[in-house]
Amino acid sequence: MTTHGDFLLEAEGVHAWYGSSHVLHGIDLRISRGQTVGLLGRNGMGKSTLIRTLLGHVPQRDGHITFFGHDCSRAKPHQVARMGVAYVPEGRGVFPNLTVRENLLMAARPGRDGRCDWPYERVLERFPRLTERLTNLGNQLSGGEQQMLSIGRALMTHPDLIILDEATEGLAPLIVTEIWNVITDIKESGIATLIVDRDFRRVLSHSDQALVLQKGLVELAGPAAEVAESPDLTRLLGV
Ligand SMILES: Nc1ncnc2c1ncn2[C@@H]1O[C@H](COP(=O)(O)OP(=O)(O)OP(=O)(O)O)[C@@H](O)[C@H]1O
Repeated sequence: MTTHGDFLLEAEGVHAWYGSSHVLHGIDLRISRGQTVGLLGRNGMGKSTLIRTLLGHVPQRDGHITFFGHDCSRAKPHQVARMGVAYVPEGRGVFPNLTVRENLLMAARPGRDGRCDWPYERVLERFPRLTERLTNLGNQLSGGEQQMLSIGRALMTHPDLIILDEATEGLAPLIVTEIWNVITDIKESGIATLIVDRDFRRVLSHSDQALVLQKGLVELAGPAAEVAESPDLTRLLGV
């Protein structure tokens, strides 16, 4: 596989299985530095599996995956994380028995090139609600606060790429809007994002590139504005 220096992530011919169930059938995906990529598709089409495969969480996989030109096709999740990839999982992944402060501080580490542009103070400034809740435990937070904390934790690892899987799921409209504002800020600070969200219009309006999965294959891909205009989009999303 040829690697091009400007790509942060290159995935080519990615397959994944759960036992005998073949879920991804050869997916290609490239993400450049600072780019926002939207990943769309109906329920069960393989979005979370693709993310989990890229992150090294699905052991039965095949294909080529590189981060910054380093082969991560067989990498373990902690090795992928060290490449500068942060994951905000569906269900949020905050530590329920640690305080907000502890959750944030234990995530903190400088970026791959020593970058430290999202220190604790800046994260608290961006999420004032967390500042008010610093001594509360993770499990005492509302869903929206947990989501902010999860994104705050991701920022404190100074990643080059943040992967957000259903970050707005089940949250009130005002909080959802706030999360999208945060996503805009993340993009403006030069961090690439891969976003899965049910609100395909918002995904497309926030993304540079988009791809739509259908049964573990990429059925539609390109600049988000073109994907948004595609006559196939509503059929593929079942809307
Ligand atoms: N841990 C697992 N074990 C077995 N099969 C799984 C597992 N996780 C997902 N699947 C199956 O893999 C297929 C793809 O699921 P996946 O969760 O990747 O889809 P998705 O596009 O993210 O959909 P959703 O929005 O519902 O999460 C589905 O048929 C699902 O039932």
